[in-house]
Amino acid sequence: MNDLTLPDPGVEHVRDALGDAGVYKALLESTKAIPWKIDWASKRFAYIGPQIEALLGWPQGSWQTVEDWAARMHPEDRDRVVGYCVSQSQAGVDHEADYRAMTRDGHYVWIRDVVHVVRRPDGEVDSLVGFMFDISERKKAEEELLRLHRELEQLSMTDGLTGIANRRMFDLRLENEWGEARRSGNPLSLVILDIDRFKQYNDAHGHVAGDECLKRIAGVLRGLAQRARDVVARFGGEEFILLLPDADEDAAGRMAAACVDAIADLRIPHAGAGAGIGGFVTASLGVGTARPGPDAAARAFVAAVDQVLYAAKSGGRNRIEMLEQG
Ligand SMILES: Nc1nc2c(ncn2[C@@H]2O[C@H](COP(=O)(O)OP(=O)(O)OP(=O)(O)O)[C@@H](O)[C@H]2O)c(=O)[nH]1
Repeated sequence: MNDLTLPDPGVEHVRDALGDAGVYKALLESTKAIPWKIDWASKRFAYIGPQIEALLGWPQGSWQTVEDWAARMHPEDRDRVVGYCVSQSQAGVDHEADYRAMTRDGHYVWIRDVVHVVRRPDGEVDSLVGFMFDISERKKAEEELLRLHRELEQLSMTDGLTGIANRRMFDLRLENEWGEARRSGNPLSLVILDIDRFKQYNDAHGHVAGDECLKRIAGVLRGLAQRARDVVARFGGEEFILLLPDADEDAAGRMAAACVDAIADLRIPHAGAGAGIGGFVTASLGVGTARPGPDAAARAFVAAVDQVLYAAKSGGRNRIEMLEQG
């Protein structure tokens, strides 16, 4: 048997029940989605569900033409949405668009308009029919998700204890500035700073005081490196790094000296063994300036400045060592 069409008793049953157009109308007007129809030739609303008034405040009868629809759209969305919907409709393509519709009292509601293009038998567009959905709640959830995402991104770039940039952020910014220095030929400097005898500080004052000391030092360093592209990062436990774009040897040396002075001004007592002069917290610093050529690697430069810091430590601490130019 070739004819696989089966009789469907259910269809007749449904037609009987909904035979009256009024039933369809009642159904359409009881949904949360708002139905509408626009006559394409005149660009006038042939119909819009009365629910529109509850949602936006504009009475059903005030929706006369597509101009009313466009005028009640957020100005930032208007050109994009109207342009898109007109071009899709002209091409006879079903489509949907999200936009902010203005309420009668001047607020905005996020709407998703889902549009079906009805064509005549000759293929010409006859009308548009669609539903408007209130998607404010969904948009609010999306925006909240975006905010959380940004916050997470921020957290993943920040040192949890001190609030300054972390190593990851430093690495990204260094890569960026290294490329910039290579292009521009401008110098780029680093200051690496390591607190002296910090193990003994913790031993003498406790870990909580140690944390507080790190926070205070991070605070003064951040206050010193103020130019827009400067980066102050926590490089390791008690090690900080300053990335100073467009700073030559003199500028970097002055910055390092300012760091030493600012830490001395904090006058944080250090009761541990081997503490610096006067029994206050001090630091050792390595400073370097690079003018990167085409083959120079940022990583090697950081390692070289770290070596200079090591020399400052082995030279007695509480001092600044500068990288030799070569
Ligand atoms: N309180 C506190 N201590 C930390 C933190 N991170 C690292 N440290 C401590 O910093 C100390 C670093 O010790 P070392 O690397 O031996 O260096 P140092 O004692 O500062 O000695 P020098 O650098 O040679 O002067 C260790 O005792 C770590 O426990 C932190 O977040 N909080």
